[in-house]
Amino acid sequence: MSEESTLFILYGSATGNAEHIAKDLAARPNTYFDKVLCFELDQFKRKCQPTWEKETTTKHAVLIVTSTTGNGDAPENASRFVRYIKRSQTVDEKPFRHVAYAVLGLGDTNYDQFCQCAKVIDKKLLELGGTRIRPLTCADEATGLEEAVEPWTERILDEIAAACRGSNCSTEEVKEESKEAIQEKEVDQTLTVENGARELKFSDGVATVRALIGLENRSQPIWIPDTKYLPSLTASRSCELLVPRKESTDFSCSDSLTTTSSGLHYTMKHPFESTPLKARYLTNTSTKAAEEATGLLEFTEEAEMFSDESLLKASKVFESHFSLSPEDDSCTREQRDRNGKRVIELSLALPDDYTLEYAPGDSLGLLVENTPETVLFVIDMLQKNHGIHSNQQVSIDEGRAVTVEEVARSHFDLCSPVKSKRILFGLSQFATNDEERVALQFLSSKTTEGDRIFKSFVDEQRLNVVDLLREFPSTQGISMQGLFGMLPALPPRYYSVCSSPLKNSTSVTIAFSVVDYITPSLKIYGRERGLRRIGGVATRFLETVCSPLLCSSGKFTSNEIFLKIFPKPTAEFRMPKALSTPLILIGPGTGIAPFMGFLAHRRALTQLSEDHATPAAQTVVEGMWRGGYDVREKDLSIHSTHDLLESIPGENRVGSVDLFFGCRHADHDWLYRKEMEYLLDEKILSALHTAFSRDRPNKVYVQDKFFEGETSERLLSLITEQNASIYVCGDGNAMARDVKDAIVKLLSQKMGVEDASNYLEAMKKQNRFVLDIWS
Ligand SMILES: Cc1cc2nc3c(=O)[nH]c(=O)nc-3n(C[C@H](O)[C@H](O)[C@H](O)COP(=O)(O)O)c2cc1C
Repeated sequence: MSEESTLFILYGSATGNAEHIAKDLAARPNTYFDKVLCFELDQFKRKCQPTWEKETTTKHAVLIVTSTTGNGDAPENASRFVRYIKRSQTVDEKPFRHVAYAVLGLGDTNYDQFCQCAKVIDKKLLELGGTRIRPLTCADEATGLEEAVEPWTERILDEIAAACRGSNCSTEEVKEESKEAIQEKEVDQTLTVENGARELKFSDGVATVRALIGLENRSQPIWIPDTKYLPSLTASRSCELLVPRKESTDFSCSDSLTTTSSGLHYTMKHPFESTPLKARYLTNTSTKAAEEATGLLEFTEEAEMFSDESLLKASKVFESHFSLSPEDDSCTREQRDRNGKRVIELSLALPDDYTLEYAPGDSLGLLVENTPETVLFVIDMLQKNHGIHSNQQVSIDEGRAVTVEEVARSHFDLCSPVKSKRILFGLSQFATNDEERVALQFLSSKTTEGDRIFKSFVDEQRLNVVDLLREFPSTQGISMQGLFGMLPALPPRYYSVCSSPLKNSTSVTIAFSVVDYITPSLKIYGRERGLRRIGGVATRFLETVCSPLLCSSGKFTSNEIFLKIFPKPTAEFRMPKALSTPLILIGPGTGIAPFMGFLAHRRALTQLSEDHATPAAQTVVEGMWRGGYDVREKDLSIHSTHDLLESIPGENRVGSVDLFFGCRHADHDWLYRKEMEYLLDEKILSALHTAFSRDRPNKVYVQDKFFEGETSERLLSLITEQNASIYVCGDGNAMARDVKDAIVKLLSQKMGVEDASNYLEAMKKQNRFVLDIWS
């Protein structure tokens, strides 16, 4: 073995895929080369040539991974190299005459010039005297890069080693040597780890992984997973730093609304900036925390929002008032149960010109931001390690310029628990500490142990990417492209609408549970690493910013804060067109939300039916949908006037409504109790069936109520004789399955079990059995 043998891995990459693959390859264990250098193709002259000029007798090893961009062009960081190899004087020099090489091209067959850059390099290097050790390999993004990349990276190190060593050494022999060398490396690592002082340097993440593996002896190294068990890396989106002087207008696209035949529409890309008008707890929850939080919120004119610092402080107030920790003796289990169950009803302003339409059953989309804590961490990290400032401009996927702060705040998901092992593997590529790199690779490996430890440490403890950066601090030097390129976009949140546009045309109301819980215990060396308090990014934020409304302090007026919203219509979860259709509504917990919208709508329609002959009703029927007089029939994209007319029946033709509602404790989480009782009085609701699961020793759920007293007989008649429609909404597939089984059981009182199942299936097809379930 040559003492100075060096493997050069060069890459040309526009959005990071080739770079990741090259760096991943460089990090693999190899048995032959003493040194592996990995850099951009454009650095070739500076980094390869001086070495090659000194050593003219040895064969130099070069592996090239390059993508193609533009229209068959070389990536920016490979363009100088491509120009150099194309020059006629370079051909005369034959600079690759002592070089063994192989090229891996990344491309996409949707482009005409598939892998053009790799093809040029592969061909030119041969003309320039190089020894091609393997024909060009092209990976196609259209079918999945890994198909070609994985076999190539699996074998190429052995092949290039064999080529440099000479033809007398077979690949098999190299592989054998490989194993020995890996063992040697592991012994080396053992020796370094044996040093007691080193043990103290384990980061929290490494210590946890080691403890969960069961490595009691500090000299035992973490087992290095075979590369075949590791995920492959592909950047999902690019994020390029722009030259500072570029103005955002250079890139900006029009922010105008989308126009359709039925008028203007707000969408995820073009949301409406709404102001919260009213908020209240639907649960029996104290407003003391909201009062205290209100005192802490400070509005900043510049951001048109409360300051990050004040939001952070205010959000902590909720944590201290609503204890969830089982270790907190001041709270009983039942109190914690209630603290963790807070449901808020929030009304938001709609545009004055009626351009945001919705119907009961629809959802409202809300654009959220990452928590101030995670945003500030990432901004600080990029500044410290790369000198990147929060107001510098970047372009995502070559789109319009946005600031680094905006990107960290609202473009990529920093807060969701990490589900993808790709992210752990991505971080491992940036770890400068060996133990951290191996621990992260171990966590990301698709092995039984890797899966087990990932589940208990990352998944159950709900670690997000910022948590991981803290657990494995040597990864904090990660590049901005490296970090953002592997993160998913921040998804909008959707909430069922619980109001009717017929009742109130200027606002829309949603109801949601505040996500707030504690992770399971995880004891490591006697230290509690679990019991982490996790708050929903959107719902905890909404609870905090709406504090002044929750406690009706009056301090907070409209126009002060904006929430970006857009409608998400549903095709299926619609009320039947005819008012005469009886309804059976089953909505435990916040599953009740859309049904409050249905009931408000039904009430408005019933009133219209009573006043049908009056001029006011005529106005409604002729076009007033949201209550405004300036909306014409053509503007009504969701429901036409014709639908509305159909909904208004003649006398005595309003169908019955049976509502099934369930919760844990009647005194705490019976949402909309007063409203339900009022609707019963008004005969909009024909029957109310409630199930409180934790008020009695025996748990009772909504489906149990089907079989109480005369209910089963009533339901059977409604379903099989009066053509009733059944709607189920709520949290959890188990609930939906149990309700479905109970309906089949109910129907089988009248027909065989098989016929009952078929009957329900037929109802589903006719849109008479409709589900809206989330988990
Ligand atoms: C703007 C753009 C232009 C591209 N042009 C080509 C092309 O001409 N030929 C090709 O084979 N692939 C083309 N691709 C596909 C890329 O080569 C492929 O996505 C590759 O995985 C990117 O690797 P990188 O992240 O290392 O740049 C193009 C991709 C983009 C985004």
